[in-house]
Amino acid sequence: MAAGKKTIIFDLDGTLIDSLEDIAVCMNKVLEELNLPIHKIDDYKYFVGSGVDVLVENALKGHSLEIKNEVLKRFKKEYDQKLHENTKPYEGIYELLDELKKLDYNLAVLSNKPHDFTVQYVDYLFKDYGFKEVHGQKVEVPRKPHPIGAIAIAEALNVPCEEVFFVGDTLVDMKTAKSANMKAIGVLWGFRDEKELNEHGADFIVKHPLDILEIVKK
Ligand SMILES: O=C(O)COP(=O)(O)O
Repeated sequence: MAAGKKTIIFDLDGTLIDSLEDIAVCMNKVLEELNLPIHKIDDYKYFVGSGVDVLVENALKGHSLEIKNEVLKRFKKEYDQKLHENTKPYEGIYELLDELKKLDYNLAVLSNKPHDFTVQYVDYLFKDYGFKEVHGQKVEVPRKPHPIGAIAIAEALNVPCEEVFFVGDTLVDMKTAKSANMKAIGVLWGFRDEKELNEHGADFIVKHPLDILEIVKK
């Protein structure tokens, strides 16, 4: 495939938006309602990243399928109401997106957050940036780190995978980027550390959103 327009796929939670507190508060509320042990907000940094089912598994550590399903149902309802309470883009994200918009790059989101919530967040916080492809977790599509979602975005935008930058904050994102044959940019303002990102294939590590510009403009 011929070289296409510069393209950047972003992860959502921990990369574009700081959603940890809303996720933790909602899950802890559900756990409390059911008389189950709650967790510290920081613990959720390790519970999030592989989708809502895994979040529930991590928050419960055991328990019957019936309880898991009940927690999942209540969490989704609670989170739907609190979606925008404390969640906001990380410092520097709007400045980065302003620059990328001026450069007319293709922008996309690929998240393991349920698809509806992902679309709602992008519409609410980033509607002016013209994200061309926005995908959350859909039941019929294998979630990250499976590369299918990332590859489908490259195909939809008519860009060779090896030219696409994939930006994320966890091993799940680095693995996704590498198995889709994309360039992996690991960010340090999200939920995990540099060691994890390096160990799972980060080609670049950035400390501030604007550092991404230097990498993608080359
Ligand atoms: O909600 C999750 O588990 C992960 O979401 P993310 O892929 O946007 O980090």
